[in-house]
Amino acid sequence: MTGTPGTAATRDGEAPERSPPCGPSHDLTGKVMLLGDSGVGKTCLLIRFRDGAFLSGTFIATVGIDFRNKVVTVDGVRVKLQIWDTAGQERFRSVTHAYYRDAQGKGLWHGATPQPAWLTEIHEYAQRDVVIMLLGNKADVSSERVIRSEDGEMLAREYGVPFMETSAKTGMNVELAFLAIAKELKYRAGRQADEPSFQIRDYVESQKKRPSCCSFL
Ligand SMILES: Nc1nc2c(ncn2[C@@H]2O[C@H](COP(=O)(O)OP(=O)(O)OP(=O)(O)O)[C@@H](O)[C@H]2O)c(=O)[nH]1
Repeated sequence: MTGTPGTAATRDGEAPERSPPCGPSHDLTGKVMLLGDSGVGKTCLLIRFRDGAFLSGTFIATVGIDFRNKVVTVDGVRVKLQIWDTAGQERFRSVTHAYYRDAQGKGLWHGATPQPAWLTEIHEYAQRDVVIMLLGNKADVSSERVIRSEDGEMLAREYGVPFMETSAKTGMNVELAFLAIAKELKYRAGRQADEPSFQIRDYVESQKKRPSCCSFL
């Protein structure tokens, strides 16, 4: 998937940023960034979530940064996720850093050994209260699933962030990853008096599926 560095306002096929006559299409907006090494599957995860499809075949690295919107409904609230897909290649790092500050949610998509370097970068460039989630992608391929569950769990515990294994190919946990961030953003945006507190790590733990559950897909 190719991208256009720095363009955020218009894209083919994206709804314009204006309310339809019957009212706004969403109640709140959150910006989410996908970070991780080149080739771990960030673009594929976004396409799986947004369009329900898997991009197989030739790998085309993202150039700079690209974005897609999707509105999800969590607990009756429509949350528009503006999801930024960043290039994993080192040479685009200065372009992507410029976008860190604006994002409320960050997904770290790993298909490689867990790299605390990405977490360090987030702490350096992002908002202090950013929501972070650590993901081990390509859970459908045991040989390519380089991030071992235990390593991912350990790193996630160390940084106090949720961890789960995903597969853009089978769709395993993809919806859950984005919905969990949407839920957290909705919770932060305005908690009702009678609403129980929301803990994203507990939520992810209670909902996530293990790779073994997809062995027949
Ligand atoms: N088997 C399998 N292959 C995947 C999965 N996700 C991505 N791939 C493959 O991995 C390759 C890289 O995927 P991309 O989504 O383009 O990777 P990326 O992280 O966006 O890479 P950059 O744009 O360079 O940062 C592609 O050939 C995909 O088909 C997955 O969950 N399972």
